[in-house]
Amino acid sequence: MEKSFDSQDKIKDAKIIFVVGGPGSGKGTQCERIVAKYGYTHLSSGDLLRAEVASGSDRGKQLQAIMQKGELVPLDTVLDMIKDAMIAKADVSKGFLIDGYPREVKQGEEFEKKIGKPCLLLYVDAKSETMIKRLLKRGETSGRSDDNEETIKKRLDLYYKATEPVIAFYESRGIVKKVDSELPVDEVFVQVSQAIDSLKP
Ligand SMILES: Nc1ccn([C@@H]2O[C@H](COP(=O)(O)OP(=O)(O)OP(=O)(O)O)[C@@H](O)[C@H]2O)c(=O)n1
Ligand SMILES: Nc1nc2c(ncn2[C@@H]2O[C@H](COP(=O)(O)OP(=O)(O)O)[C@@H](O)[C@H]2O)c(=O)[nH]1
Ligand SMILES: [Mg+2]
Repeated sequence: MEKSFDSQDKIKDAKIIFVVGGPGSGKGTQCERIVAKYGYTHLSSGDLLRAEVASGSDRGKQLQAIMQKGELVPLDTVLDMIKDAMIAKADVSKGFLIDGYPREVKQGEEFEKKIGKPCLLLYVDAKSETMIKRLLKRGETSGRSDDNEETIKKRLDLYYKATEPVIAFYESRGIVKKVDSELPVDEVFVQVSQAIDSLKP
C-alpha cells in the first residue's frame, strides 16, 4: 500500500498533454517531433496495447481481438498501462504526451482521478477522407491488423461518436489547441510548437 502511494505521488505534479485526433490524423508523427524538440516522454496508448499483444500473453490475445474489430479496450486496462509507464519514467521526464487517450469522456475523468489534470489538449485535426487515405497507405507497410478498410471505418465511426465529445469537454475548460493536420508535417509542427510554447512554465 505504502509503496504504491509513493510511486503515484511521483506523477502527481507532472506536466500532462493529451494528444487527441482521429485514427491516422498524424498524432504519432507530431509526437515524435515534440519528443525531439522538447524532450517530453511519448506514451501512445495504442503502442502500449500493441506491445502487450506482441508479448503473446493471455491478456494480449484478448486485446488483439478487440483492436482487430476497432472497438475500445476496457478503460481500466489502458489506464493502468499508462499509469505504470508514467511511474516508470517519472524521475527523468520533463512532461508526458499521452497519445490516443482519452478515447471517451469517461476515460478523461478517470485519468484525472487516478493520475492528474492535463494542461493542454492538442487536437490533431484532419478530414476523414485524409485519414482514410493515410491509414490505407500506412497499412501497406505497418503490419497492423487494424489498418484495413473495414476496421478503419469502424475506428472512424467510433472516433466521431465517442472521442470528439472529449474535445468539447476540454474546450469548456479552455485547454484545447487545434492544429490543422491537412498541412505538411513541418507546418503542422509550427502550430504544435506555438501551442506548447504558450504553456506556462
Ligand atoms: N486508449 C486506447 C487506445 C487504443 N485502443 C485500441 O487500440 C486500437 C489502435 O489504437 P491507436 O494505435 O491509438 O490507433 P489510432 O487511433 O488509429 O491511432 P494511430 O494511428 O496513432 O495508431 C484502437 O482502435 C482500439 O481498439 C483503445 O481501445 N484504447
Ligand atoms: N501528408 C501528410 N501525411 C502525414 C501527416 N502526418 C502524418 N502523416 C502520415 O499519415 C499516417 C498516419 O500518421 P500517424 O502519425 O501514424 O497518425 P496517428 O494514427 O494519428 O498516430 C502516417 O503514414 C504518416 O506518415 C501530415 O501532416 N501530412
Ligand atoms: Mg499513432
